[in-house]
Amino acid sequence: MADPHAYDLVVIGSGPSGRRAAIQAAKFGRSVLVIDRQARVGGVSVHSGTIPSKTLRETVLNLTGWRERGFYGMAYRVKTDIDADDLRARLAKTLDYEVDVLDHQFSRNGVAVQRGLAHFVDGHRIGILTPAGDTRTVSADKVVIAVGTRPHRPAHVPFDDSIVLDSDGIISLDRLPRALTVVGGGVIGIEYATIFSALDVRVTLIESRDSILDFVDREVIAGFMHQLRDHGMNFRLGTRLEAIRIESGQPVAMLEGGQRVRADMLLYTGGRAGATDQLNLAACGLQADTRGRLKVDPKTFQTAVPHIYATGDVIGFPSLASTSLEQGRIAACHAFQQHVPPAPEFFPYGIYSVPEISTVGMSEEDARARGVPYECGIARFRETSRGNIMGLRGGMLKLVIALDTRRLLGVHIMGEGATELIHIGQAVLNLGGTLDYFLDATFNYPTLAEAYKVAAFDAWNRITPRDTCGPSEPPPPDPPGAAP
Ligand SMILES: Cc1cc2nc3c(=O)[nH]c(=O)nc-3n(C[C@H](O)[C@H](O)[C@H](O)COP(=O)(O)OP(=O)(O)OC[C@H]3O[C@@H](n4cnc5c(N)ncnc54)[C@H](O)[C@@H]3O)c2cc1C
Ligand SMILES: NC(=O)c1ccc[n+]([C@@H]2O[C@H](COP(=O)([O-])OP(=O)(O)OC[C@H]3O[C@@H](n4cnc5c(N)ncnc54)[C@H](O)[C@@H]3O)[C@@H](O)[C@H]2O)c1
Repeated sequence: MADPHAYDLVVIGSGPSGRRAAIQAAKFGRSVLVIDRQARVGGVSVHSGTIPSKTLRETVLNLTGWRERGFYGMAYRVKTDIDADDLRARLAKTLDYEVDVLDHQFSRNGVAVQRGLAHFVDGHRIGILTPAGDTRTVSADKVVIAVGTRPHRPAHVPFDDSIVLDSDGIISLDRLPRALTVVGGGVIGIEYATIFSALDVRVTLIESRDSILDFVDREVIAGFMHQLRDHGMNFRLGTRLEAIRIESGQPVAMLEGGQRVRADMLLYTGGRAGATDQLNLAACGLQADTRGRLKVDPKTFQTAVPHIYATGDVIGFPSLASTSLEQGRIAACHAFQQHVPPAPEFFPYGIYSVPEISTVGMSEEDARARGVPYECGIARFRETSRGNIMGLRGGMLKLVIALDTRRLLGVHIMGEGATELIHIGQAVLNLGGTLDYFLDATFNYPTLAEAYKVAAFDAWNRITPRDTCGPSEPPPPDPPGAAP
């Protein structure tokens, strides 16, 4: 009789990359076991990362009436006195539903799930310490390590999950602060800082670099920071957090140079580390780097041990749920000798701050650094009828275009709907499209997507000599009553 503990694939971790690898392998008819130490499947993505933070954001935007303030003024609120219970109520419902969908996906695809902490016994055997305290061992032909990351908790930060928290703690707050210090201007820090600022919490953001979100076009970031400052957010850039003191029950951030920042709560988002420390990697011949991450072949996601793959945040950049899903699929396809087309060259980044930002392809700075002759076109959302109807005052879309070929090089959007709108640019970019696509295409009207056309005309006007007749000069409309 076949060994009931032997699987074609064992996946450690049920986050986006593990889940996708497991289901893809099951679709190939393989026997698959997913192991996760958490009580419920879904990983960091569902329980402490992507989904909770986006749910909190949506709740805050709805309850504060943020999207309507362009018309009704900054004092407008859908609900006065928003408290932590208001935020938590929607969170629990959303997460339950996500877990339910995943459980169903696993069961209908025949993927077995075992709760417990996994560790390698050798290259093909994995021990599982179950919540009951037993250890069982399973064996696998192939293994996917999809264990993700956890917040980096430096020793000098006195975390107490009450007034000094990391991004795991912030989602289960039992009260809202009046003032919040956020340490770290990466994506997590910026998202939470702006979400709390939208709640009218007084936020100070501390970042050791001179700027935030370095991978985003600088003009977009300048507009973004202007909006945040205008709403009262305070930035302390180019300065490191050295220590945190608790004074009268409040965290005081001590910065290099002697500055002090006092608040009711402090959120530390100074990076994350791979969750590989309990895997006993030495038993399978692997070693993680100093931040717990594993090295892989970027095309196949194989580690140095060819039948062991690693996917998702544990391999580092770009550390997105979106890219993790694809990595899991590619690893499963490679492991079971199925063809995988190469990944498209460009993938988008969505930053769910308030306002949101999304970007794909080259920024203006990238084009300049690579010596590519380029021109830009910019549209403000308020220039579109839809933006006007929605009462949008901020928001912009920027195209970066190659001067010699008119090829689209990059799209950068800040404002309402940015993370959805970016996919138009992504498609044109990956299909090798040019400025002319936007000039010639007909867009629904009124939409924010029209901003692509406005930005394209702006670029065309800059590129084209003044005496050329072209798309910036549409024919005059027919007079009323003219014959068709
Ligand atoms: C606050 C926050 C917001 C984010 N927002 C976004 C966003 O908006 N968009 C986006 O694309 N990405 C976002 N991300 C990133 C996204 O969550 C990650 O890229 C994604 O979750 C990584 O997936 P993964 O497959 O590596 O697994 P993870 O989701 O990291 O899950 C790993 C799982 O492995 C389990 N595990 C670990 N060790 C073991 C072990 N030894 N045995 C058994 N199980 C183990 C863990 O319990 C966990 O369930 C966000 C992240 C954070 C923290
Ligand atoms: N919308 C999204 O796609 C999304 C959202 C959240 C997180 N994520 C992913 O999660 C990952 C982790 O994000 P993160 O923001 O925790 O990490 P990060 O490494 O991107 O940013 C950490 C920031 O903290 C700063 N910092 C560290 N120590 C400091 C100190 N002592 N004083 C002042 N500043 C300090 C660093 O300079 C850095 O800018 C990212 O790679 C990101 O891709 C993605």
